[in-house]
Amino acid sequence: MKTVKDFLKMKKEKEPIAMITAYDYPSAKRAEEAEIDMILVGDSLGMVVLGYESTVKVTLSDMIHHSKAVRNGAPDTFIVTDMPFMSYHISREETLRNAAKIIQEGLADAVKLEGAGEVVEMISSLTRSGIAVVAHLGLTPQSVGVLGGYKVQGKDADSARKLIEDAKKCEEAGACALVLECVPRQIAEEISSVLSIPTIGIGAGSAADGQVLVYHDLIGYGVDRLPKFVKQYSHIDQQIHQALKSYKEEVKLRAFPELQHTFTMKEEELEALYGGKK
Ligand SMILES: Nc1nc(=O)c2c([nH]1)NC[C@@H]1CN(c3ccc(C(=O)N[C@@H](CCC(=O)O)C(=O)O)cc3)CN21
Ligand SMILES: CC(C)C(=O)C(=O)O
Ligand SMILES: [Mg+2]
Repeated sequence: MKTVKDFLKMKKEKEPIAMITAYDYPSAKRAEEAEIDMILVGDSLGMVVLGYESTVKVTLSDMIHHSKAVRNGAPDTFIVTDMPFMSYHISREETLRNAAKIIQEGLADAVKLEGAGEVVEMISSLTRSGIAVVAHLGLTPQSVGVLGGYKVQGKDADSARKLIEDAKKCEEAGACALVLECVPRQIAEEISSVLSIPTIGIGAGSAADGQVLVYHDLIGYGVDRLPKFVKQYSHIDQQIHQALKSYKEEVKLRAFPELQHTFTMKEEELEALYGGKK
């Protein structure tokens, strides 16, 4: 399994890191099979697989539940699991306890936390306790309430300067990587060049040290609205729709099941059963 050391080496050697989200056993299997470098069990699962309108309803037990399934599908891939809304803010103790559960029960290799400010101290506590931490700056969806929507962050000089300073603080606190979501590509490029740890971009341009996308977005599975930064590599929904329509039609026509899908009892057993009465 690739680990934090390998990701640092990849950055040094300018080999981009390919990361995708996965939320269950089959998606994790496909990701590992494709030799994806790193899997994110993102709290986006709240929106993508649970149907919530934001990530704030996602709980710690949701994250652990999905993380376990992903580990079963990807035993040899580095797994990062999101700490959910408000699970790393109340106190240092609670943050450590919650992260420990994600590692011990969810079987993740690292946790991811959104934001800087107070969160920087949590990154530091976790790292000093031996838990690998990925930081996440720019558009931080758990703060949608204060950001007022899913908008690009760091577009003006002041907010970009703050973003660059926050990125340095996350590295100093011990983060092993940094996700940059929805930031101008020039700022992602600057942050990637001033940090030693790898940056993983989503809507942050090609200069980041790696890229991450949501699994369902990239295969076109069950999502109706796509952010601008998504490239769809397939449209699986069309195939699913066709398959379900065909199944339904064939049931209505009694065209399914065919003999090959059924089990048949021997004639003599039927004879014994009914004794010629049928
Ligand atoms: N399916 C899915 N994909 C994601 O990438 C994703 C989620 N869900 N849920 C959690 C967060 C929320 N994310 C989002 C959601 C919407 C936009 C969006 O619509 N952005 C506008 C940009 C608006 C602007 O210009 O400021 C866009 O048009 O892309 C961006 C990120 C990223 N994450
Ligand atoms: C969009 C990525 C970075 C994420 O945090 C998630 O999938 O939850
Ligand atoms: Mg997330």
